[in-house]
Amino acid sequence: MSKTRLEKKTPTFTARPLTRHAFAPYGDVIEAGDTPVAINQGMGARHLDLAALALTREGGRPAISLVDCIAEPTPVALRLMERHPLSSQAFVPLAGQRYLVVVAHAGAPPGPNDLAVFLATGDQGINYHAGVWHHPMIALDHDCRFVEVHRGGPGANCDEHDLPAGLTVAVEPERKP
Ligand SMILES: NC(=O)N[C@@H](O)C(=O)O
Ligand code: NI
Repeated sequence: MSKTRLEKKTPTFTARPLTRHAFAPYGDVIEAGDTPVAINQGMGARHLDLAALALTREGGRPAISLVDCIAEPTPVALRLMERHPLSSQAFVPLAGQRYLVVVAHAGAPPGPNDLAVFLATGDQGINYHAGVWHHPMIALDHDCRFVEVHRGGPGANCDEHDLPAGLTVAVEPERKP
């Protein structure tokens, strides 16, 4: 009797919209809220205190960098997950570009079924909490730049975990205004 060869399907993920609530187990979403505080004699407003930063453990210090990212071809081929056990890490897009965020809970190295995939708008930044697994930044549509708020200083603060080959994320084309 011929055996039907079971096709070994590697999952193609689809991203869901990034929201504070959905991302809460992994970190913070840095975006304008509904109740900014007026500043500068009414000529400005502050959306206050949007992310829980942890940057000073074990001799660490806060650092701000600019990160240039090359737009990934779609469907996006996922490569690896990494985590920063000593600190949080935040990224804020500088030119309003959308991007993908792939995360998994802190703890044991993640498998494909542990991944959560989000599509961030250009008005949203993210702050991974310490130890949360995440894919390195995934820029979409065009090369772009992010502000990064992260931990400078001594110590090994980046664990990597390769993902199985063949995991992809389908991305709808960017809607032109
Ligand atoms: N590796 C590195 O500098 N960047 C990553 O940590 C990242 O999250 O993109
Ligand atoms: Ni990182």
